Amino acid sequence: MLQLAGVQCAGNPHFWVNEDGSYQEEGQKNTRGYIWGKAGTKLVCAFLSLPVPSRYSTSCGFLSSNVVARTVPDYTDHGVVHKLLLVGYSGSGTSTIFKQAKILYKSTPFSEKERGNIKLTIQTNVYAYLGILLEGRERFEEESLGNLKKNQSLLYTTGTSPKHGNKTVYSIGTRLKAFSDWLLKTMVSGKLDAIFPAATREYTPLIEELWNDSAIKATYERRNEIEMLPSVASYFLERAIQILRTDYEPSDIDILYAEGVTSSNGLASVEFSFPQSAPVEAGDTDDLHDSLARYELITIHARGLGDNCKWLEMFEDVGLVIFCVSLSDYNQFSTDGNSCLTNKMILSRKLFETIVTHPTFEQMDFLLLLNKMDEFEEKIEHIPLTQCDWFSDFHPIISHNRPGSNNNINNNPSLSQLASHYIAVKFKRLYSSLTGQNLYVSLVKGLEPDSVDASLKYGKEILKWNEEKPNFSLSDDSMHSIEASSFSH
Ligand SMILES: Nc1nc2c(ncn2[C@@H]2O[C@H](COP(=O)(O)OP(=O)(O)OP(=O)(O)O)[C@@H](O)[C@H]2O)c(=O)[nH]1
Ligand SMILES: [Mg+2]
Repeated sequence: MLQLAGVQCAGNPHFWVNEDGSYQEEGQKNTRGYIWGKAGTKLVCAFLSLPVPSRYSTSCGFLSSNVVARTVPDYTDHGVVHKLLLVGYSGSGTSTIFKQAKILYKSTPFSEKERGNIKLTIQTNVYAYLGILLEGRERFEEESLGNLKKNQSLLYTTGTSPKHGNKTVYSIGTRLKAFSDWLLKTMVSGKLDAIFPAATREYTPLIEELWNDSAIKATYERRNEIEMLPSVASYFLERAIQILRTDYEPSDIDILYAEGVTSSNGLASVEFSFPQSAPVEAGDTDDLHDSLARYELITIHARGLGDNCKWLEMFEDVGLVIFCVSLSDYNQFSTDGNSCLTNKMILSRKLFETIVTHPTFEQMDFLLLLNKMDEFEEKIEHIPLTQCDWFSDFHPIISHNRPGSNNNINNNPSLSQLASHYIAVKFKRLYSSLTGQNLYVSLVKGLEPDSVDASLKYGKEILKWNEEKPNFSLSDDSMHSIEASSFSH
C-alpha cells in the first residue's frame, strides 16, 4: 500500500503507519510523510473504493488541477512542515531574501559558529574590495602618468623644462606599494582566506595607513569607474578599520549585506513560524493557527541544480516554488553557457522556463518575486526598459501632470509601477503559456525587512488558499494577484 502511495521503499524498510496517515521508519521518531495527502493513495483508494478520512477526500468535482494532482499541505496539521523552495538566477537576491527570513523569524538568526564564519567572510570580502580598489589605483596612476608624459613631451617641444617627476595623485609610498603588491598577488593566487586570522592582528595598522592615504582617497572617489567593485563594497569599506579588528562582531545588517555568506553550492534551509501579528482575541483562532504552522524555506543556488536543473527532483515535496528575479537586470549582461554575452533578464527568463516546465514541478504553484524594486525605481527614470529585447513593446502613456516619479496621487501610476506591472504580465503570460496556470507575483525590496515579510506572507496565503479553498478559481484576471501584493510594501 505504501509503495502504491508512492513512498520510497528501496531496501525494504519497515514503516509504522498511524491513524492520521503519518508514517515513520521503524524505531525512528521523524514523521516521513502523510499517506492520506498523497496522490497515489487517493487514486488507489478511489479505485478499490476504500474509505478515506473525510478531510482528505476529494469528492468536490471543481477542484483546481493544482490541488488534485499534488500533495496538499495540511495547514492546520501541526507537525507538518510546509516547504517553500526559493530559487533564482545568479545575483537576483535569493541569499538576501533567505537571510532576511532568518533575521525576521528566528530569535537567534545565526549561531555563534555561523557568526564566526560570517565574520571571516566579511573580513575576507573587505580585503578583496581593497584589492580591487588597489587595482583601480594602479590603472588610474598609469593613466595619469601617461597623460603627464604626453604633456611633458609637449612642454619639451616648446622648450619648457619638466616640473613633475613620476608622481601623480594616485601614487603611493614604497611601504604601501609593497603591501599592495603582496595583497594583489595573494588575491590572484586565490589564497586570500588563508591569511586569516593572522591578517587581523598583523596588517590592520597598514590597512589603516592605506585607507587614510590620499591616493586611496582619490581612487575611492572614482569608485564608480571600477567595474569589479560591487556597490555594496562602500558599506563595508567605509568601516574597514573597525571590521578588520579581531574583536569585530558583525551586526544583522552587516550579515544581510555581506556577499558569499551561504554555502558554496548555495543549499541552505531555515525552519520557522510566522509570528503572531497581535494578541489573539477570543475566538480568533486564525492567527493562532498561522503562528503554529511550520514552514521551511529552502534555497539553492542555480549552479547547484546541475545540468538542466536535474537536482530539482530532490524538491518534489515542496508546496510552493518562489522564483526570484532582479528587476534591475534589464540593462545588464552576462555570459550564458556558450560564453555568449546575453541580457541578464533573458538569462533569468531561461532559468524560469527550465524550472517551471521541470517534470518535478508539474501542477506546482509558483510565486514570482520581482526583486530590487528600489534599484529599479531609480534606474527606470534614466535607462529605458526597451534596452531588453523582451520588453521592446513597452510604450507607457505617462500623464504630463505627474506630480513626481514615485508619487501615486490622483491615481497616476509612476513609471516604475507601470514598468514593473508590465514585466509581471510578461512573466504571467509566459508562465500560463507553458503551464496553463496562473502565476502569483509580488514586488519586493530584498534589503527591507517589511517588504520581504509581506512577500513571504503572500507565499503563506497561497499555500493556505490551496488548503482552505480547493475550488478557488485560478483563472482570475491576470493582474489580480499582482494587485493583491504589489502595494503591500
Ligand atoms: N538595491 C538592492 N540590492 C539588493 C536587493 N536584494 C539584493 N540586493 C543586492 O544584490 C546583490 C546580490 O544579492 P544576493 O542575495 O547575493 O543574490 P543571489 O541570488 O544569492 O546571488 P548569487 O548567490 O551571488 O548568485 C547583493 O549585493 C545584495 O545586497 C534589493 O532589493 N535592492
Ligand atoms: Mg547567493
